[in-house]
Amino acid sequence: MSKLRVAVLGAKGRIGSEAVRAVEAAEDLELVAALGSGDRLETLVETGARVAVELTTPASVMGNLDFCVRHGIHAVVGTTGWTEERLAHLKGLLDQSPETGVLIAPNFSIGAVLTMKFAEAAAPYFESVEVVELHHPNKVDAPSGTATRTAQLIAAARERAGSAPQPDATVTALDGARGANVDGVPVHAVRLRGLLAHQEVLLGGEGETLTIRHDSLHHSSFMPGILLGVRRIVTTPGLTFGLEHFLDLK
Ligand SMILES: NC(=O)C1=CN([C@@H]2O[C@H](COP(=O)(O)OP(=O)(O)OC[C@H]3O[C@@H](n4cnc5c(N)ncnc54)[C@H](O)[C@@H]3O)[C@@H](O)[C@H]2O)C=CC1
Ligand SMILES: O=C(O)C1=N[C@H](C(=O)O)C[C@H](O)C1
Repeated sequence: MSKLRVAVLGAKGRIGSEAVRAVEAAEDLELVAALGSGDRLETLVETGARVAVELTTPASVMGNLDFCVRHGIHAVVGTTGWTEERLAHLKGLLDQSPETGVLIAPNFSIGAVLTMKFAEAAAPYFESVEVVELHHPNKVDAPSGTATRTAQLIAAARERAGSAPQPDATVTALDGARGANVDGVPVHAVRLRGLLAHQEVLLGGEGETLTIRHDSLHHSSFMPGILLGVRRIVTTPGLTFGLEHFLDLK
């Protein structure tokens, strides 16, 4: 059987270089292009790439996806920076190319996906919930895409359950001291040398707390999710947001 032809965008980056190795090591995949900043996107067409793994920067991702979708190249996207406006623009592009699929995964690691699921399930049962994400200091954005998504899922679960607003009597705080407000959920970002990608969801009720913590200790934690996305996106047209849609989670 012929191998699935895959390109990596952001191939010299922290996660992109790991993805290059993972695609090269997969027997059913063939790495046909490994592009860095300034490289020609036409290479994707010339090399017959069917899937592009997009691991660049929030500033580059939209242009790259625009090219991929217009050329019918499926994409598996880990890059952060997603807003409602960007998603709407991407959906508009996909409407013009109905056989093309794009997976955007805020996090490719199974533990992070489960953290989001568990936090969503637990959130209505506690009065208070806050998210703390902790990353290496070279990360360009804050809060992380994972933390933003986690907070959105928590907020939606609480709204569905009719939860009351969170208790918070703090009236005097230095700007930023209570974190960013994502749909009513405080999100705090730590940048610390020695860390990679970590997240805690802190939940509090009367007389008890629950902490859900996930640690990515190496970029290899993201590779099974990326490879799963690559294999599945070729038969999943349209926009898929979140790796959980490709996992059999109950
Ligand atoms: N969804 C997930 O599971 C994960 C997502 N990420 C996200 O992936 C992105 C990249 O993260 P890192 O690898 O840590 O950053 P990085 O800065 O190490 O790598 C980004 C690379 O993309 C290159 N680049 C920039 N514009 C480009 C373009 N137009 N075409 C090709 N290459 C281009 C840069 O030169 C750089 O080598 C970030 O948004 C990060 O948050 C990172 C880890 C896991
Ligand atoms: O920049 C990173 O490193 C990571 N980015 C993603 C995010 O912003 O959620 C995923 C993971 O946290 C690693």
